Amino acid sequence: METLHFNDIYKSYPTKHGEPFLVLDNIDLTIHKGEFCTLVGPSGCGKSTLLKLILGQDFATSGQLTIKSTPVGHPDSTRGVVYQKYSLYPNKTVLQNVLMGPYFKIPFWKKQERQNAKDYAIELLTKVKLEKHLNKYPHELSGGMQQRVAIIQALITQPEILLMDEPFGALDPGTREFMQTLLIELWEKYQLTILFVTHDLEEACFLGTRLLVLSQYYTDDRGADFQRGAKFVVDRPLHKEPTSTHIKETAEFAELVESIRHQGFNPAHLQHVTEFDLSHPQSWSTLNSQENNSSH
Ligand SMILES: Nc1ncnc2c1ncn2[C@@H]1O[C@H](COP(=O)(O)OP(=O)(O)OP(=O)(O)O)[C@@H](O)[C@H]1O
Repeated sequence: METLHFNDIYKSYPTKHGEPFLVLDNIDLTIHKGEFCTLVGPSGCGKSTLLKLILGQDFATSGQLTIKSTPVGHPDSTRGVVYQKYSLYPNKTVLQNVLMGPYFKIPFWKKQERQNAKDYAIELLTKVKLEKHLNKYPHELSGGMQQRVAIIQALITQPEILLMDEPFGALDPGTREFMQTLLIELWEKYQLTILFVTHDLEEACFLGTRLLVLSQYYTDDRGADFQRGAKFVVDRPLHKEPTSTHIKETAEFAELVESIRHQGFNPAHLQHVTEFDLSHPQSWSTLNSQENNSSH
């Protein structure tokens, strides 16, 4: 089932010098329910801009962006988000932080509904091993524990898509690996749809079922002096069975990470858009070639 759909999305920002600055250049993307998409790309390519459009914090210059066929509007519970830091309210306990979203929607006199939300919050917090810390404040928790609360805070409203912007970027390597396996467990158990931004190619290749590289470093048929924004230059399936972190130590995994390192990350080496790995069955190139074949 289609969850998120970008159709011919362009995003540019105004500049003081008149010419708008093009960031996202004709983005087409469909994400289906249950996909775990990891998104990487060179600094400044527009990853945060893309997330802001999905969240409804900013709007596309042109094109259509829909969630379950409904145009994206202002931020609401259809999208959950986890940032690297500062997702939690410092003066609220773990449980209070998680219940802020549900309690905002359930009036205080609907006691049974509030109780159900509380039970569900405790169930989720138990799943991430925080049942003994429900009444602690964020400053009493480690970085990994805080991020577990932030994930549950985003999950409790059962969003259509969970957006994660470098959520493990500030964690030490051991905690990071623990959080990676925990996230895969949550994704499987709750059949989540995730779009996960990271700067870490190893993390991207390990976590996802689908890898996306957004990049401004490519050429196409528009000529040398054409102003280009970023496109998805890589869109490929990832097979991450088994989910054990030992897979990261295999030669195949190292090869995969190494091959991605060359795709769209080097401004001195510009490939044509058609030379990249766009082998995912839902990538725009695959869909275009299917359309062309069926029209012959
Ligand atoms: N509000 C804005 N006004 C003007 N330009 C902006 C605005 N927001 C972002 N930009 C520019 O758009 C481009 C993309 O920025 P964005 O933050 O989306 O990139 P990013 O891929 O998330 O970068 P990083 O990996 O470094 O976090 C950058 O050149 C940035 O300077």
